[in-house]
Amino acid sequence: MRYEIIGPMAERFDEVLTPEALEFLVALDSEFAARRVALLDTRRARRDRYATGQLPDFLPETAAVRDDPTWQVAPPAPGLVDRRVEITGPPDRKMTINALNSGAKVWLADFEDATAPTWHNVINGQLNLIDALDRRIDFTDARGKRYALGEELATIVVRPRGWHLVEKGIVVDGRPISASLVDFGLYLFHCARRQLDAGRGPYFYLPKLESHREARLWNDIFVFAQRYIGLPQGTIRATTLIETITAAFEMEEILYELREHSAGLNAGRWDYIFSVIKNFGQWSDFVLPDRAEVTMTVPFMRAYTELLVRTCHRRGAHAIGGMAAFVPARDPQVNETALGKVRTDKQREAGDGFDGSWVAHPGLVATCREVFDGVLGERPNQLDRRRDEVTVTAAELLSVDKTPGQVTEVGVRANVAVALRYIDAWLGGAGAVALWNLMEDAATAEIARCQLWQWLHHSTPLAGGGAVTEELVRSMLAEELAALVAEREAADRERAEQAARIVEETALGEDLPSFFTTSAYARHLGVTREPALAR
Ligand SMILES: CC(=O)SCCNC(=O)CCNC(=O)[C@H](O)C(C)(C)COP(=O)(O)OP(=O)(O)OC[C@H]1O[C@@H](n2cnc3c(N)ncnc32)[C@H](O)[C@@H]1OP(=O)(O)O
Ligand SMILES: O=CC(=O)O
Ligand SMILES: [Mg+2]
Repeated sequence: MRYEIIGPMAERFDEVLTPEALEFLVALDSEFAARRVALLDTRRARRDRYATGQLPDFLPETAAVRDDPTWQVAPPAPGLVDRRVEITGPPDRKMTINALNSGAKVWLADFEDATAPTWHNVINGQLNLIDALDRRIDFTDARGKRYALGEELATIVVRPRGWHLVEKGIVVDGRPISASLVDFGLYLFHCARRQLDAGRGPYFYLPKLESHREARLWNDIFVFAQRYIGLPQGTIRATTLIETITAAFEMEEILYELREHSAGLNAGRWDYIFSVIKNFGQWSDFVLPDRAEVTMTVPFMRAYTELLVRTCHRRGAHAIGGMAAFVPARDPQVNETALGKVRTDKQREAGDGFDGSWVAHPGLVATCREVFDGVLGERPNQLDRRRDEVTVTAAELLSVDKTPGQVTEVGVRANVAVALRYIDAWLGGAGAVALWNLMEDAATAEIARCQLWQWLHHSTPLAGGGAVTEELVRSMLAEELAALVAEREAADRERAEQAARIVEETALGEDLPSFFTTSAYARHLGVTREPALAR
């Protein structure tokens, strides 16, 4: 097989893109690329079936796995026993240091929702991970502020990009390679031994899975990769995000497929909401109210998290909570409200049996820790807390029509503004931004543009009278674009206009595209050079 590096070779990229690491990526690609493509076809077919009115259910063919009470996942690995606070964020140099020093037990180094997958971000992220493990990442910024690793550091868990994405910077036999394999493979190749030497291991978060067959693919990749690199089987550990409605019906099966490598499940609430709209958005009983009303206590979200904790603890697996989107604000009053909301969210999770939860910002670590300390005390987790009394039916997982709330003009405008400003930031290379004191990332932006599509598709009535119409959304988009452009230097205006066109294409069209990121990446996050290395 022939590979080419299409992305430009910036300073020190050769330390990541070594011939041996690239051989490993080619080996992964040759073994698994076809299975990935087949699973993506299965995703499309499943969505087509839902478009005809079929709904998901627990799978009859895997009932034996669910009914067998005897199997358990592997015991927690070193560095993953106590996960009461996990901070997430992109692996840029400064944030890597800040996250590792934050006091959180785990840092989710994110190539998915929080990273705009520019070639620079992808390869620099890998370099930063290597440098962090070698303790040579310290630097001083342009203002003279010094960043240095402290003594006690969070355990690193890497989240590769999802199966839907490719990496244009590396092509194999003329095709762009799977982005998941690039992020997983480069990190494993360079950092597995470094992690083991430090007394931890190569750990991953698996995003956006839609079925247990996708988990099986990951498990087979782990087995292959451990053999290739010479690591004992079971060294890799992976926490799977349950962040699609279809995966919610296969939680047991996902744990089972990965059981030797599993480190539990996480409730990825934002992509979960996105997935519900994407799969069932054309049905009127699945129309959701304003995004702010879709809280974790509405019936369909509650059913999902209850089932997740029950499933995990029955199998000895960690259940990790999700992301409250509030980030600290400079205004003390706004900040107090945000911290209060995060506290309430974490209290619900800790009370329900979750073993830990996510925060988006170092300023939230203490709040999350205090809440979980209050419930866990000296115990590292609450795996012993079985939730066998919980029963969740398929109808409850799908009870979207029981979500209270309305669609308001304020909610429509918020989605227009968030989709526009997030996509604009993403095109500029930032995968997570704070907008109006909320953390916005790829998952929340997907909700924003899908809700617009859904409301338009159903001409949804507005709380104050009238309905969501194309004219209304277009006029809001024009106003929000004008406001954004007015803040801009001339050079950046074109980017804002590009973002507006992406909103139009992905929210205002006849069909609802599966992800805005796939086509936007293909067209706009350019790899700008001709092949740089070839063999
Ligand atoms: C749906 C999901 O998947 S959730 C998971 C994916 N999303 C994420 O991971 C988002 C993570 N969070 C972030 O990226 C950031 O918090 C943002 C973009 C939302 C806000 O960042 P900023 O605008 O820099 O916030 P702010 O100015 O308050 O930051 C203060 C300091 O904290 C640091 N910081 C903020 N968030 C983080 C983080 N998640 N990790 C590490 N450091 C962070 C900033 O770098 C800054 O450092 P400095 O004082 O040394 O300059
Ligand atoms: O990845 C997390 C989510 O909420 O989406
Ligand atoms: Mg997500």
